[in-house]
Amino acid sequence: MLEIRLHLRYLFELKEDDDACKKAQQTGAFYLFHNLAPLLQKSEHQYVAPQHSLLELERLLGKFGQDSQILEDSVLIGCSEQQEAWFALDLGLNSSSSINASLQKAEVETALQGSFIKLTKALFELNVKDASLLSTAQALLRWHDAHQFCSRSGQPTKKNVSGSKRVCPSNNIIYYPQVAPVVITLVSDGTRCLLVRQSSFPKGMYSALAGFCDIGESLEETVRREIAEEVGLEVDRLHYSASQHWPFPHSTLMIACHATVKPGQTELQVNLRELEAAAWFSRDEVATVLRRNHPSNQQQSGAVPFRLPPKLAIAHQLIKEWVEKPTCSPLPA
Ligand SMILES: NC(=O)c1ccc[n+]([C@@H]2O[C@H](COP(=O)([O-])OP(=O)(O)OC[C@H]3O[C@@H](n4cnc5c(N)ncnc54)[C@H](O)[C@@H]3O)[C@@H](O)[C@H]2O)c1
Ligand SMILES: [Mg+2]
Repeated sequence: MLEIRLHLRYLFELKEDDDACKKAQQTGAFYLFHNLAPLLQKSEHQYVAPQHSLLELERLLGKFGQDSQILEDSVLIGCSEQQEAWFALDLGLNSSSSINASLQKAEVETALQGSFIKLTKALFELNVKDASLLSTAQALLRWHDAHQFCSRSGQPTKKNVSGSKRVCPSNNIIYYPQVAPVVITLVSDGTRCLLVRQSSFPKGMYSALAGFCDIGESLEETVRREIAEEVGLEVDRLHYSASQHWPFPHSTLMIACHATVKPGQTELQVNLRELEAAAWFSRDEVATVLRRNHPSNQQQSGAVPFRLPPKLAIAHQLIKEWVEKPTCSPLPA
């Protein structure tokens, strides 16, 4: 317990103190990206994210005739319980501190014996720790790339060493990385749950209902509005389940809830501008698909009526929770 507290304190110090963070880079580990795609190596059926030391990076940059100024673009993404700091660096983006410093993708891939692969493609083939670190890293790198100028003065902003903020030197406005809150709700009428699909989903996949919070809304208001907007139902009861950082389409905080509607009020009015389809599914139907979703059962014969989101997605956890704990008592909304 004490160790956990210590490493979180250490992380806080690195975010705030530029000198401490620079020192941590000397012994830290770096994850590399190229235009927001992480460097990965294939190992059996999984992708692995290799780590590199500062020395290895300096050698790599030297090999390609680059100075080490690009290292100033690296961002702190976490640290181990043993206080080894982890950083991410994008070798393909041209930030203000590294004009013309971007490296050729194919040459770096050969030198590092890996490939830069889009996170949308690789996320579900990573272990939980790498998936979480790379999602954080991509979100932070993307935010820095998109916030290089002050929106008030138009002047270049300067990142601190850890990348926890950017400051405009001309007016001292501080910019912090943005997260967009999204609620994701599994609606139930007591015996069935509501699953929906958007045309952008992979073929056959159904998920829980999601929507961005509007400015000024509480989570409860967002849940009520999204459910009314997308399927025309009125929420009776609602309770919080869990949350997850989600990197697509950019940095969102998914806040997962269970909601119930009254048994007599289940007629769907599907908003076809938002959704391609929405339907009620029984617990048995969902349980069967969940079992089939498991990689070890995918060879099983028999048609699967629909698919559910992968295990890593909070939508999957929410659906699994509903199947396994049907009678958890909801709180009034
Ligand atoms: N991790 C999971 O299990 C899981 C499951 C489902 C959805 N999601 C994520 O939830 C998010 C929202 O779902 P949705 O598409 O149904 O939302 P939604 O119903 O709010 O519809 C999306 C629309 O909202 C608007 N919008 C408002 N604020 C926005 C903002 N800050 N950023 C982008 N668009 C904004 C845009 O017009 C956009 O087209 C998506 O990013 C999706 O990737 C995650
Ligand atoms: Mg939606």
